[in-house]
Amino acid sequence: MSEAYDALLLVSFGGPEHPDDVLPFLANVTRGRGVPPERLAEVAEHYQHFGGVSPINQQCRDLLREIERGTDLPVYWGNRNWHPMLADTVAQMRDDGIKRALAFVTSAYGGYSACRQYLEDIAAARAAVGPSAPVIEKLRHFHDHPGFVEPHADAVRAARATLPPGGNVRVVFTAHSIPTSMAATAGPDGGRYEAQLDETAALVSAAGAPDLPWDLVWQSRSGPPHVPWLEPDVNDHLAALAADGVTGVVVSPIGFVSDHLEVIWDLDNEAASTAKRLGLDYVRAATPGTDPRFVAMVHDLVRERVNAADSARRSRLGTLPLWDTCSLGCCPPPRRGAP
Ligand SMILES: CC1=C(CCC(=O)O)c2cc3nc(cc4[nH]c(cc5[nH]c(cc1n2)c(C)c5CCC(=O)O)c(CCC(=O)O)c4C)C(CCC(=O)O)=C3C
Ligand SMILES: [Fe+2]
Repeated sequence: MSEAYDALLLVSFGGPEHPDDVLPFLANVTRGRGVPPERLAEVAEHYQHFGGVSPINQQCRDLLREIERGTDLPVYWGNRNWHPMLADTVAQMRDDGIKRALAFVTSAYGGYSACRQYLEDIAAARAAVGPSAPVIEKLRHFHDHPGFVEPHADAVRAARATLPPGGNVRVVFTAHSIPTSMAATAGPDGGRYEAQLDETAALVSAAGAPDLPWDLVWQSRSGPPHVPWLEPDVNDHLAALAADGVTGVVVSPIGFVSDHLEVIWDLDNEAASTAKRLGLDYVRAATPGTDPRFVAMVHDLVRERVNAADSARRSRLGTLPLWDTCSLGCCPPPRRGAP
C-alpha cells in the first residue's frame, strides 16, 4: 500500500484477562498517578465481577482481524497497560525488520490521557527496544471522521427505537471524566478534549436524533476526592433530568470506541441502576466496535497520511483545527501534588 510505511500498529489501553491479572494491571494504570487505594479496591471489584476479564483485549483482537483484511501492511498490536505490552510488540517489530510504522490508537480525542500518554508510552517502548526500534508515527485524532460519527449516530437511532413511544426523551452523551487541570491543558490552546467531544456530540446528534435535545456529561471519575474533575457525572445528571420531567434517556458513550469495562460497568450497571431508581426509561447506545465503517476509517487515516494530497482534504465532518503530528509541548500532564 505504501513505500513510506512498512507496518500498522494498533495501540490500546489493555485490560486484564484473568482474576490474577487485575491488581498488576491496575498497578500499571495508576503508577505515580495518585489514585487512592479505596478507589483501586472498588475498581478491582468491577473487574472481578466479570471474572477478572475485561472485554477490551478481545475487542482489540476482533478489530485487529478486521483491519488486517483491508491492508497489505503487517498489522501489530500493543497495549499501554497490559499484555500484549507495547515494548514487547515493538521488539517483535524490530525483529521482523519493520522500520517505520503508523499507529492507530483506540482513542479519538486530544488531551494528556487520551493522546499524549499514548505517545509517551510509544516513546518509552521504542527507548526500551533501543536504536534499532522502528519509527512509529501516531495517526491523527478522528473525533469527527464519518467512520466514527456514523456508527455512533446509527447506534443512537437504534437504541432510541427500543424506548417506549412518546415521553420526554433526551440523548445523554458520555466520555471519561478527566481532572479539570488536564482538561485545561488539552490541545495547543487548552480545552481541546471537551471541544472535540462537544463537536462529536453535535455531529452524532444531528445524524442520529436531530429532534432530541442532548447533553454532554462525564463518567468513570477517578482520583482523590479533593481534586476537581469534569462534571456533571452521568448519575447526577440523570437525577437532574428526572427532576426536570425527562422520562427517558438514550446514553451514548461517544468517548469510547468499544464496549469495554468503563461502558459495561459504569453505564450498563451503575447508570442503568440510577435510571431505574429514578423511574427513567434507559437505553445505552452501542460503540463502533468492529463496524465496517470504523474499520474503513483506519485505512482512510493511513491513506490520508501516506498521500499528502489527501491530508489537505481530510474526510471529516467538523471544523475544529486538526493536525497530523502533535507538537512536543502539547497536552502536558497535570502537575501532581501541586496545591
Ligand atoms: C480520557 C480517558 C480515557 C479515554 C481515552 C482512552 O480510551 O484511552 C480512558 C479510557 C479507559 N480507562 C480504562 C481503565 C481505567 N482508567 C483508570 C484511570 C483513569 N482514566 C483516565 C482517563 C481516561 N481513561 C484518568 C485521567 C484516570 C486517572 C488515573 C490517571 O491519571 O491515569 C483506571 C484506574 C482505576 C480508576 O478508574 O480509578 C482504570 C482501570 C480503560 C480500560 C477499560 C477496560 O479494562 O475494559 C479505558 C479504555
Ligand atoms: Fe481510564
